[in-house]
Order: sequence, then C-alpha cells, then structure tokens
Amino acid sequence: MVKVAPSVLSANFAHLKEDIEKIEKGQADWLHYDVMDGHFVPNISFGYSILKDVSKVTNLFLDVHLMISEPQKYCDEFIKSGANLIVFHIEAMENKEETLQLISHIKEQNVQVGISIKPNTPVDAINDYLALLDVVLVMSVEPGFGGQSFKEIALDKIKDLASRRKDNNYNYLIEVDGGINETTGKQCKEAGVDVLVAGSYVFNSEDCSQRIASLK
Ligand SMILES: O=C(CO)[C@@H](O)[C@H](O)COP(=O)(O)O
Repeated sequence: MVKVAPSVLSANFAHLKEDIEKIEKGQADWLHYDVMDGHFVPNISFGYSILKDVSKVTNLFLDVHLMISEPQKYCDEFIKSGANLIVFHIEAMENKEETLQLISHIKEQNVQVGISIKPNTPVDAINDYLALLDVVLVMSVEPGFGGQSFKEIALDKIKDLASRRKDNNYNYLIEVDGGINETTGKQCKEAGVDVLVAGSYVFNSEDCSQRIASLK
C-alpha cells in the first residue's frame, strides 16, 4: 500500500503538536518537513530547531526535504535534530563529486538519503546516483509553496523511475510532492508511486483522517 506523508508546511504552526496528533491518529506513515531558505526557493519555512521539537512529540518517520542551497552545509544539523531521511535537490549541487560525497556523508550517519528533481529536471540528471538512493522525490509543482496545481509531467517520471528500478534491481522508493489530492494521488499510484506527500489536501480539512484514508 502507498505511504502517505502529510506536509506540515500546511499545518497551523500555532498548534503544531495538535496537528501532528491528528495525522498520527489518521494513520499517516511519514511526516514531511519542508525546509526553505529564501534562496534556492522564493520562500522561507522553518529550520532544524523546530524539527528537534517536532521529533520530541512524534514517532513518525521524519522525511526532511531540503529546498536549500548548499545542503551539505546544514544537513548535519537536521540529522542531529532527528531526521530519518534527508532529501536534497540535484539542482542545488555543483557537480558529481560533491553529490556523491553528500550521499555518502548522510549514509555514514545511518540516515536514509534521497534526491529530489524539480518539474523541469529530467530523471537522467540523477541516473548516476539511483543505485545509491533510498528515495527519489519527484516534484509535481515548482518547489516553494503549498496549494499549487499538480503538473502531469510527474507521472511520466514516476513511470520512468519504476521501470529503471525494475530493470536494474534498484531499491529506492518513489515519492511525489505537490498538488496531491484524491484524483492526482490515484494517478500517481497507477504510475507506480510509493509515497504521496500531501499538504493542503490533508490539513485544509476538518477531517485529516478521512483525507489520509482517501489517499491510501
Ligand atoms: O515542497 C512542497 C512545496 O514546495 C510541498 O511539500 C508542499 O507543502 C505540498 O503542498 P500541497 O501541494 O500538497 O498543498
């Protein structure tokens, strides 16, 4: 069954603990934590000190999506603050050597590692790393804001990643993020996705549990 990872970017930060309890009660599988720096993306969200507090009030798997420049500078702080998975953007990396170093560095700390691609970045851009990854995160919106519409280009990338995984015996999970609701979630599942990230669809509802169930 597909995993559901509600994005707390759409939670109400004035009662974050209660919102986390709601998604736990609704059988969320992961908690998706979007980090934005106002440089790699045109928005600012939250950093590692809030992640540390979040990690103290939940046992959910903490899926940390770094939408930041120079992820290698900050990833250790997120790991120390409880991240179970660090996902960084290929578009934020200078070259192959730096990317391979960051993958190894994260893995050495027994934390899972993923790479994300923006809507205009082809799967080929990360082909050299697929054998090393725990997760590939396909962005189905331009990163930076919740509440945008799903871009269908993500469906072909999900299918492509599923077929590369099968042909090469790779182990990564395929995660999709942006504009996920009951309809687009179903399209992604049919394409072969493993993890659905959903922000506004889950949190902008009186009944988070029903929304999570509808995605599963
Ligand atoms: O990373 C991002 C946005 O950059 C996402 O995780 C959003 O938070 C998803 O929000 P919805 O599109 O589901 O409202």
